[in-house]
Amino acid sequence: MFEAVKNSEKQFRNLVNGEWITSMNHQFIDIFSPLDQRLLGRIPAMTTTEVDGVIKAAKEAQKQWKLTPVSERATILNKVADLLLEKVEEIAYLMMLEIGKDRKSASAEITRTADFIRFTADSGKNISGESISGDRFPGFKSNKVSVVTREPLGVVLAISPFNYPINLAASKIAPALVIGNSVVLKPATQGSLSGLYLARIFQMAGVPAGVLNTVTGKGSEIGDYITTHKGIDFINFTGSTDIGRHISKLTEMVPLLMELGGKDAAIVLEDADLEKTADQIVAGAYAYSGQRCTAVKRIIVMEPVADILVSKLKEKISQLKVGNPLEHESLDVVPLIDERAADFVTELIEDAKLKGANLVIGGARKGNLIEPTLFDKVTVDMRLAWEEPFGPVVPVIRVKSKEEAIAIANASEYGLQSSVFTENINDAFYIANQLEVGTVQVNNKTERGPDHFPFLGVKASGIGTQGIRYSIESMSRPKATIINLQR
Ligand SMILES: NC(=O)C1=CN([C@@H]2O[C@H](COP(=O)(O)OP(=O)(O)OC[C@H]3O[C@@H](n4cnc5c(N)ncnc54)[C@H](OP(=O)(O)O)[C@@H]3O)[C@@H](O)[C@H]2O)C=CC1
Ligand SMILES: O=C(O)[C@H](O)COP(=O)(O)O
Repeated sequence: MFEAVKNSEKQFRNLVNGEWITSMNHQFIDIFSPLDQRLLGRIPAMTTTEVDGVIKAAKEAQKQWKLTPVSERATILNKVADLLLEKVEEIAYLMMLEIGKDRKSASAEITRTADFIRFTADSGKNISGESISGDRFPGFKSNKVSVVTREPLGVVLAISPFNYPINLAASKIAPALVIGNSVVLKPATQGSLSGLYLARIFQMAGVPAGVLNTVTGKGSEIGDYITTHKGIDFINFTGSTDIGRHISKLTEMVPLLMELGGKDAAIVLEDADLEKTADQIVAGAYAYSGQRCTAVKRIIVMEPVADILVSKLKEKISQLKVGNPLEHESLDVVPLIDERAADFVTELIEDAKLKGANLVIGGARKGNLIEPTLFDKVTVDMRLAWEEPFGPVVPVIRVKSKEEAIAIANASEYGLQSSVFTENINDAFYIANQLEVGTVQVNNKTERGPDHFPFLGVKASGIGTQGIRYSIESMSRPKATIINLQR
């Protein structure tokens, strides 16, 4: 099935107008495994001329695709879900090699994606317009009726990050397609191989030529060209805040849906069930080494219960499974995506040590593998209090009141999610109502799913809302046709 995607020299190809094409100018980028540095493949560094061809194909194909009945589009998506499940082991193995995710988590990502796609197919069939009578507004009568339908936007540019190369690509592609857009997928360079396999699955399921296309190449080289291309009608981006800001400064009059960085806080009150809270925090903070936008990235705890919480956290962190996914099927903490990422986490650890934080556990590094690390008594002058490590290191910040917890939580530039742990629903709502975030989790770790819930970040964490129905609505617009009856 995947033979079309690459040749025997491990040269991968891009899906353009239904064909798998190699690099025109023979420029390739080598993709190495973060686990053992083996060469996994070589992806085309596409030229601007090639990008023009891709967008032209997408524009042309969309004209017919939007006329294809929704039920047919949904049938194709359901087939994508079937094929994903058929190929789960092969794709999970590739993901493990390419982004270092343990196989159990990679398989779970694929299964979740299949569920996401099926739900999207159903939701697409149930998106409906409305008819509005004019007489609701003063001065108008019921002979004026607005028939409102939902129209696709055209060509959607989907830019995905490395950490969920299947799910965060498919969760852009499927909602875009079901409502009648065509898509150009630009996967993260480290993650492209998985992204290209995914595109092959959409093609095998029957997505017509040109309706889904791929562009590979370094974002720093072709990113500006593609995001400012006149043929792009919508950009759906997930990645770091820096790149998101850069894109939003460059683009003009193109709607954006952006899911960016985060510094999700777990706020722990005196009356919280500390055993359960510690379980949730540890699972939320360290899974996939904290390389998740929704990872718990700081713990803000009331002073009187801080000692007990920290000792429970320490005990649970010491039980995490740490290692190389090549050797273990299921792990919590794995090597980070590359050396630069590990260097950045090390800098934050060193800064916290230098400024006097208490190292509770961890701190050691072997190559890109950083032990799960917890610092207590982190203060607001430390980088770890504010910066997103995208790695397995978490600060505990002790506070004296709910107001102080809220102030510190809101002082972050980010606003993705927060958790509040308490047995008192009034306190939970008191705090939740004041937190400047997209979602507040009460007595649960921060997390994206279930995927039909709205998922959004405020402040530097994003623009717009994802979540199955929300994504479909974001990538479509109302179209009003007004009937003016004579009587
Ligand atoms: N809020 C959310 O839902 C999520 C947010 N994230 C955030 O993503 C970050 C980690 O992911 P990571 O992949 O490292 O993020 P990056 O921002 O480095 O990259 C994201 C994507 O943007 C591309 N890109 C880079 N430069 C440009 C450019 N100038 N124009 C257009 N595209 C460009 C990258 O391509 P290339 O790889 O070729 O550079 C990649 O496809 C973290 O900050 C994390 O919080 C991650 C997941 C979910
Ligand atoms: O990329 C991410 O970090 C995801 O959006 C988080 O998803 P999760 O909360 O399901 O891990």
